[in-house]
Amino acid sequence: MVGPVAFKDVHKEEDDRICPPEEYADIISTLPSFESSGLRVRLYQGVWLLDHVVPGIMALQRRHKPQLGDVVLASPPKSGTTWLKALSFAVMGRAAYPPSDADHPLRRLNPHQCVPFMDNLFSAGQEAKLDALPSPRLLHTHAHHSMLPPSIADCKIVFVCREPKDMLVSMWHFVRSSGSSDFPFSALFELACEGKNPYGPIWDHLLGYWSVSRATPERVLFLKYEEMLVDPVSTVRELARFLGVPFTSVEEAAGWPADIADMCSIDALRGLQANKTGNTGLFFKCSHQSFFRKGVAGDWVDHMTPEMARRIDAIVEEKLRGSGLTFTS
Ligand SMILES: Nc1ncnc2c1ncn2[C@@H]1O[C@H](COP(=O)(O)OS(=O)(=O)O)[C@@H](OP(=O)(O)O)[C@H]1O
Repeated sequence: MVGPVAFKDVHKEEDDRICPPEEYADIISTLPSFESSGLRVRLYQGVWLLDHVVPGIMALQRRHKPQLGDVVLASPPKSGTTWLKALSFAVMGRAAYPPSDADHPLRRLNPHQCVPFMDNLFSAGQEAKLDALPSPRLLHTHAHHSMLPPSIADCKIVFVCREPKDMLVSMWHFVRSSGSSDFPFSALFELACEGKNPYGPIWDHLLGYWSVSRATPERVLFLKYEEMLVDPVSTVRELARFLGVPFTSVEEAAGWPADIADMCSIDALRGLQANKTGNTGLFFKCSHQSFFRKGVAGDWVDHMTPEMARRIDAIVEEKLRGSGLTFTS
């Protein structure tokens, strides 16, 4: 059994802001960029990133210091990150924090405080906080696999993704709740069709982790949000097996896989004070509610016309063709 994992509140209230380091400003200013409804997006290493994200990824690539046993969670934004953070934290930390523990960190901290978002910490010049975390560390990135430094690419990685239409809808709600209330969904949709949404192209993000998981399944566990929704308890067991800490017969008999799934359900998390107010641990202002909005599959029907759905489905299908990766919606 592994020891307690990183759960410290590595973020303090006064850190709840973005302060990008100046050191890459010269390089960043030369990157192709465009602005859409007030959002500036730049092309870095083939990936379209929001302006403030670029320095964090660059610093991560240059300065990340690996530790033996690091586990990295990876995801496109709005694809189940928060859920995966909670589940992985609960699974890896269960020796120190049994799921029944009334004082469990996940009952008093936001999942983003339990599992730090590396890109943001680097962006804020606060990566030293990563060194202070207890081992084995549980870390998160939104970077494409192609951008990861070898120090991360060699870790065990758990990647979660989501049916692209639902991911876009969730992203749009998030962008709006973060202050861009006049950002039309159609603008994000058009960007996504061109591969220019934040962290796009979506298909490159997916295929990067997909191909490594197919080649080396012991290194990358590839999860789909929709499959997690259907059977969260199996996901908990799969995570435990992949992370090298399968549930013992005693833990199974005690019902721990189901208890962990229940503790990390959207209803359980949404109801907690830590997930309603206070620090999200993410260095930017955003509504807590947007992390625990609906949590369902198929919400795109309320935001896209059938024609829009057919269009983006066709693009994604064409890009994923031959890979073996498919989505049903
Ligand atoms: N526990 C749990 N179970 C199921 N679904 C959940 C859970 N927690 C968060 N969510 C839903 O995930 C969406 C947010 O995505 P992310 O967590 O990836 O956002 S972020 O990238 O960390 O900002 C967002 O989806 P939408 O409701 O469609 O917007 C959340 O509701």
